[in-house]
Amino acid sequence: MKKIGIVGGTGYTGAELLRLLLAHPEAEVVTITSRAEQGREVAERYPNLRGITSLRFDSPDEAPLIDCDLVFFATPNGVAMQQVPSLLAKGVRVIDLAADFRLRDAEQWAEWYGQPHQCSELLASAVYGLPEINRQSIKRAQLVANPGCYPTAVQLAFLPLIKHKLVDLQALIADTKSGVSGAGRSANVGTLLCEASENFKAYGVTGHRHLPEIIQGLAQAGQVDIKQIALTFVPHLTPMIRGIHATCYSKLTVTGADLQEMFVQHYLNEPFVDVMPVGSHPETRSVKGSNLCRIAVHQPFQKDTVVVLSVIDNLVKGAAGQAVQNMNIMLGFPEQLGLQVTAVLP
Ligand SMILES: NC(=O)C1=CN([C@@H]2O[C@H](COP(=O)(O)OP(=O)(O)OC[C@H]3O[C@@H](n4cnc5c(N)ncnc54)[C@H](OP(=O)(O)O)[C@@H]3O)[C@@H](O)[C@H]2O)C=CC1
Ligand SMILES: CC(=O)N[C@@H](CCC(=O)OP(=O)(O)O)C(=O)O
Repeated sequence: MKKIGIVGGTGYTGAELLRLLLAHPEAEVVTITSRAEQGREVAERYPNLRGITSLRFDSPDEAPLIDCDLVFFATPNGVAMQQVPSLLAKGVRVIDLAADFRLRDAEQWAEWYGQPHQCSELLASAVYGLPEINRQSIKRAQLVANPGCYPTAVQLAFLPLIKHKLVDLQALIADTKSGVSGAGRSANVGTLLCEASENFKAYGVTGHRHLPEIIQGLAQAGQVDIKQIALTFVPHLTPMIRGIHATCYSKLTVTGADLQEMFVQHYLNEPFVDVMPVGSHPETRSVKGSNLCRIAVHQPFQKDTVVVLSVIDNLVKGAAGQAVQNMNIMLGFPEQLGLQVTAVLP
């Protein structure tokens, strides 16, 4: 059994991590933190865990994090970077679900996240935790930056097209929709029932912080400079609790390619990417609670526009599930261990 710590256990991603890890046969959660709820029983906060765990929330300052083999940070941006250097120095491996270590450029990070980076020296060795592109580096990593939810759905949609150099990198569009749990559990007017239900809106059109993250990943996949990628990324808030739907468009630069076969081959050995049959329209509910990304590729009227539909559960493949997938890879467990959860319908 490996000893696991979770910092930020009262948020949606922390709770989802705990749900998955309590069912994991090789991981034992030895500490889970909350400043607001320290001392309180976890099962009191999360009634679905009653009878399954006797853990209580620890204060992040007193939690035995240095006794852990691996610690997850499920905290707001800017928190993990204050504690990660000392944990790494003690040999504790870390997976950060926030964005602290996702961008390689500290100046760019400061610009998008509105605060200076406090340990920019770690950015070069942090591994971006999208297993479908970085599996080998994740195995050896001490510090993994778990991708954002939109970046996961969008990169998995564009990756095969970009790796095979089939599309115009200057004409990428990602039209994305997220459920409200993507905004976290903290009180916020925009996520109140009366504001978010029976409503649908775009936000961040002139620049969302996931834009540089997606561009960085796509540039790596295409082995090009980030300046060669032009992406229009428009997120929307949609009145559901979980789920991301990304509709990704580009212009084909070649004719006659069998896109369906290319996607199938590209993801053939990926346990958590399901390429659906020709003509499919993946639904967010088909991945709810599971670590899957379901993808369908379309070429309407066989013209030069390609449309890729990609769905994930923002809290699972978009956060906690992907983090457990990364943990499995880092600790040498089978990648699907503890993650063979089927989506819940309806
Ligand atoms: N929600 C989603 O779909 C996704 C979220 N993420 C990222 O994952 C991270 C967590 O998200 P989410 O669970 O939604 O966030 P929440 O806002 O729901 O939860 C944040 C958690 O962090 C704790 N926390 C806050 N400040 C501190 C601090 N200074 N020190 C220690 N603990 C702190 C909070 O508990 P307390 O205040 O009691 O200590 C709480 O448990 C964020 O960075 C988010 O951007 C990534 C992908 C998807
Ligand atoms: C619906 C909603 O508000 N979603 C969040 C994205 C959640 C996420 O993945 O954010 P991090 O990059 O911070 O980890 C947003 O747009 O800010």
